[in-house]
Amino acid sequence: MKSTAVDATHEHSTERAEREIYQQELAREQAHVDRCYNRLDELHAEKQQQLAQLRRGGAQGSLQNVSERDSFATLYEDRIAQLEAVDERLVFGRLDLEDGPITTRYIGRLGLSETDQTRLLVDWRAPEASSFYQATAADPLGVRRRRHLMLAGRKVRGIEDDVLDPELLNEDQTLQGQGALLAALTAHRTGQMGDIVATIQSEQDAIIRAPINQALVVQGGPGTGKTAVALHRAAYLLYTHRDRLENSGVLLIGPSDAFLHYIERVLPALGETGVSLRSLQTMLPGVQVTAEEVNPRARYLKGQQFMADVVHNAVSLRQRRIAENRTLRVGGHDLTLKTSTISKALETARNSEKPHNQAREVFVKTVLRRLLEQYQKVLAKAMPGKHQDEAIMMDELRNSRDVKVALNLCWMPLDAHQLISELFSKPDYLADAAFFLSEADRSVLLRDAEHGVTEDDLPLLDLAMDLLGPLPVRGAKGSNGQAQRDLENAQQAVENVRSQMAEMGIDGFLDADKLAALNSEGGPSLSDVERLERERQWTYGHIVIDEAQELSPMQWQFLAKRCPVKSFTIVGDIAQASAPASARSWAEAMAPVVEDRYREAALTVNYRTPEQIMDLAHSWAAAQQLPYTHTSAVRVGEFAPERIYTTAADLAETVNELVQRLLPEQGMMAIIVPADLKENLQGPLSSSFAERLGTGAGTVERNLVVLTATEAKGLEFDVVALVEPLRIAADQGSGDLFVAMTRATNQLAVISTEQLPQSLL
Ligand SMILES: Nc1ncnc2c1ncn2[C@@H]1O[C@H](COP(=O)(O)OP(=O)(O)OP(=O)(O)O)[C@@H](O)[C@H]1O
Repeated sequence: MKSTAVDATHEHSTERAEREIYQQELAREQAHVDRCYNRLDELHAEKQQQLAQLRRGGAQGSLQNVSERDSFATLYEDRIAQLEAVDERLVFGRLDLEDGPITTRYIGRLGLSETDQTRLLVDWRAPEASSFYQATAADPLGVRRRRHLMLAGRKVRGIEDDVLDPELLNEDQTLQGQGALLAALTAHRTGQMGDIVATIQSEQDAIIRAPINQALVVQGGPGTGKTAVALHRAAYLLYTHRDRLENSGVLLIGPSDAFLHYIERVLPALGETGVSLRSLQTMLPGVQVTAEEVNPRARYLKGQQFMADVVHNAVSLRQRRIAENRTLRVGGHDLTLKTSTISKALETARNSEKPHNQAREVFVKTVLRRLLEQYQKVLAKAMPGKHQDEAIMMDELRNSRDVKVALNLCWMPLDAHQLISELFSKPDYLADAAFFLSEADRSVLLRDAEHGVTEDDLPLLDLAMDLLGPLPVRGAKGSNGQAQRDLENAQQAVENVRSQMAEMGIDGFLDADKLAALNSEGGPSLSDVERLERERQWTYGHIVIDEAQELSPMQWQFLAKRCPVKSFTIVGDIAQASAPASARSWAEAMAPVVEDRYREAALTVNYRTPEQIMDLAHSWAAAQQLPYTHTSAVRVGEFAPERIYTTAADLAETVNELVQRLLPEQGMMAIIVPADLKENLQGPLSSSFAERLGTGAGTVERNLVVLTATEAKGLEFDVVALVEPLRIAADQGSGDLFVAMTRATNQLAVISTEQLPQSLL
């Protein structure tokens, strides 16, 4: 008895001592964190003051005009927003290093120094921070202790240590906790992705910091952090290669606008605003996707590389020979337009290698020159000795109706929309351009002339725009000169802004969107057509592509053109590919982009889905013989997956009851359904959970959503209810059901009116 009492007392005093040490450490860390926030506040105030001064029209360097001042104001505002965005969890790590001049280093969202240059905080992307993510007990890289600081607001709420030097284990100040990673993984989901900067794992870090000069393919199964890694890599590249990327920018391509909305807060929270987030749908300036390609075979065909030949043929077919000589009436005389003249002019124009609309000028000039020679001879014969004015004769030729008609019949100026619309609405034209396709395939491609533009049309339209070139503008001579001068002025304005940025203490970043805005608003105005064309021709310094397994060869070509230096980060899971024209291997996908010059890296650990749910998903995938990527779950969850049987008549009621029971107070729940059940289930749910129900992936701010499996791709939820899984698999494919199962971070329930197969039990 006595000894137990002594033990208990001892335990109490040890606990008390530990608590005290913990409190002391918290206070020490708080002091450093306070210094960092004070410095952040100072910088914020400084920028606001500079902005106010600028707005008052203060003398700032040699700002030339109002529009340049506005451009600077925007950059200051961006910098202020950037400083505000990093406020949350500004500091998250500390490294204690082996003896050296600096033994402690704090890691945070951005680098901060006191005015006397004392370093307060190291940017997580700086080389000095890399050991925070890479050091292990086996290879400590000079790190004795890695400390995670957990902040709530500006207060340090938790500390946790990874000790890499065994000597430190005996020191009192070493603190073990729940695990920063586990805490991050089990946190409630908000409907928008958060950053993982405090807990990046070493296989992820190696990808994030990989060299820029390559096409890097990151293959990983569900929940392995592909999206997170892609975003952090974009931020890392901008930080490390700012000089190189500043002139061109970084583009991130996501599968849909809903997905972009889901990830849009991550980069600002990492202090980066210089990345354009786009879906392919919005990549062609001035072109809106207004229709969907419903036929999977049409989607497949439009994605194949041979469609490039079809578009080339469609253009060539609009450069026509004539079958026989034609008589043309000019100035009251008959001239003969010979078949050979047209054939030779076609050849000369094509050899100019200019786009169709520009090569047309070569064609027209060549034909007119020939006709002029003939006209001179005819006039000399008809009116011997009379002076012939070449300029007047040329005008007569140009203005002759017969000549105009003949030239246009052979080589008409063309617009890309018109070309693509005619290609798919005129059976004979399509038959000629796509002669190598079967009649059945061609009939799948045919549609009304009024049909809207689909996403699968975009690469074809883009290619048509390249092959055709801009349409000539009326009175082009004068306006072209002006446009060129405008362009030069606009470029000069951008250069002025750029060169003064450093001088004025703005480390902002000009990306494609901002440059376009500067050109159209700040700089002298370009015409709309020219501006859109410049935007279309924009090339990026680096492109990050998420869910890349879905892209077709034509889409790859479209993107490859936008990064001539071939610097790509490509993330996806080739086994999840479900689009009709997507590739079956990375080698196949990469062929039109870089042939075999790409590097493949793998992510293997699932950070999202608990083990019990992954086991079920794997069991389904194996039974369906899906080519899935096996991942090991990093944690075991609290709940086993549930199965609930019901009848068609009771389905809505059963779903309602489940939501009643599982809808988390905080966090997100998704009901994933076959497309045709969506409306049926939404009705009853909205009467019971009106305030909390969102529809479609665009409304993931609400904490209950009803989605199809396709809409749920790339997203994640605390609780997922899969309604009629066998119908989802039948309608959308077994692969999509597998992906839908892996969306849950905590709980999964399956509701079915049919007996479930063994693989789902
Ligand atoms: N190192 C990490 N620390 C904390 N959370 C992480 C880490 N890595 C990944 N996660 C979390 O795991 C979840 C899955 O990550 P992400 O969405 O990037 O995976 P994914 O591979 O793109 O998934 P999928 O292909 O299934 O959509 C996210 O909530 C992400 O924040």
